Amino acid sequence: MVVDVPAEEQPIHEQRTEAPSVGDVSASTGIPDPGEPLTLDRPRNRNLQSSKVPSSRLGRLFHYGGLAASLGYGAASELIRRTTSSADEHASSSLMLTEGNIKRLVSKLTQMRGAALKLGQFMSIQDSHVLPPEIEDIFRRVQDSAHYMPDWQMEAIMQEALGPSWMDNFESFDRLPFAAASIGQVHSAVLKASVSPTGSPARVAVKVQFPNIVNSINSDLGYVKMLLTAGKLLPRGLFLDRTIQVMKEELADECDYTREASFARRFGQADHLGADPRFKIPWVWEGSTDRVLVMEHVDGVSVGGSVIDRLSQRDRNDIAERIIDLCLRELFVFRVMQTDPNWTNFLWNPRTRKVELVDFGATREYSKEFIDNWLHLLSAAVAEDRDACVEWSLKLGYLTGQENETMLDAHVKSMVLLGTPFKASTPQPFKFGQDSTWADITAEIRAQIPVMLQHRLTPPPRETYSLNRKLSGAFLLASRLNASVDCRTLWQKVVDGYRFG
Ligand SMILES: Nc1ncnc2c1ncn2[C@@H]1O[C@H](COP(=O)(O)OP(=O)(O)OP(=O)(O)O)[C@@H](O)[C@H]1O
Repeated sequence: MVVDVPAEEQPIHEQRTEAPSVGDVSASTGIPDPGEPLTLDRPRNRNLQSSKVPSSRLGRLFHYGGLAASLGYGAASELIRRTTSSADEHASSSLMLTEGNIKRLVSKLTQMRGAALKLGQFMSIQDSHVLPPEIEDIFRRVQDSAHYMPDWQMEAIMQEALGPSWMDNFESFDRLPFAAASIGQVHSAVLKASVSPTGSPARVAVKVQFPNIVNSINSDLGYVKMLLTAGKLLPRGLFLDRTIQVMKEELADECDYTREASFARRFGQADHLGADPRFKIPWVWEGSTDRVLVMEHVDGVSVGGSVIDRLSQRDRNDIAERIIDLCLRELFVFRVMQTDPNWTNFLWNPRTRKVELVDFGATREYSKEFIDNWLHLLSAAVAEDRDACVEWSLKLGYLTGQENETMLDAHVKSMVLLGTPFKASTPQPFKFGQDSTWADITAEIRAQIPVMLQHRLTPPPRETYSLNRKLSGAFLLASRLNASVDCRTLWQKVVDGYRFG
């Protein structure tokens, strides 16, 4: 059975000709128009399409069931093709991973959104280059395409969240979203002066959550896991069960926009980033709900986008330094971290020269005890002290004490490599980007991963999933910016100011 594409599915560009280009912020930022709308330049939004999000349990089951059947059909056709073609007889790749099946999987995961799309994001950042290239390709393609709800579905959610006269709060509301993400879509609107926190009409970004996402997390992740394990697509040492469990918890948190609003407010306070002239945190409208989040609209462009390449080296160094510094302060000063390092969550505003931060849904708090231990471990890595690295890894639960020497070597080596930018002996400013020391280090860390996947006896501690994702994401961003950053000074500053216990 091949799954039908819903009748209401429609490429966004057909509608976009009518709609104002809300994504084009070149006028307000003064950045030259690179020839395409800036917002859509963000990687994940290249293929926005409108399609109904299946919200009933039966509807979702039908979609996944149809997908499994069509993948099976694809695998059977591939088997027939291979057995009739001698050249392919000894091909080692899984039968499930034919181009046709990959396309089916991408299209279905994109349409189901929610957990499925999040899994794609999570795995592609979390375990980059751990997964077989075909799987990485699937997740990359899922990330690069996104769907949005048809107008009637968005209207129903707005009515439920803000009441039937929800439009009374807005002077204008662009019914076509300018961004579609894993669990919601974002509209541009203007709040009326009477309800605006500024006392005058205010441009806002309105994030509207897809229907029934919260209830579908468990079953969706179960289906996705079934599809991945049925094809024996993933390495065993990935501890997929733990990964999925952590994702479930993270996703459940992210579906609560009230939680996101409270973290955004916290980051906006003076003792966090409110008084820091390098950053801008959008305010949150008090009428926001757990499913509809209304925030001040910020005008910057994604620091990973093509526009950034036109910035001076000095600006790129400066932006990367802010992001790495923020990462260290979130960990060792605030003990609260926004853990989604997606480029689209860091926006550079050349007019105000601030880094604008959006998406506090993936914010986590860490206990003092965990951060104490983690700082001990990272300090041991920076000092290249093997015994201390093992000791603190045991305390944190990274190791069980039963590991063989091969695993211990690979684990310590990867930690020491991660600490290289902060080492006293590393020449500063530290160069990220292509053909840099960092590129060599990344290659060396990657080389340790298959060893660890083979010999790892226990899944990494829960906290480290989000923490490592953010740290490696920050370094990746610095590489994307081709930046040089004095990481040692940043490190020294937080370590000197840290009080253990
Ligand atoms: N306040 C804002 N001003 C301008 N653009 C915004 C704002 N908030 C969000 N956006 C845009 O909408 C996109 C999606 O928002 P956000 O990342 O908060 O959603 P999400 O559902 O948490 O996405 P994901 O989990 O996939 O990162 C952002 O990457 C950004 O492009």
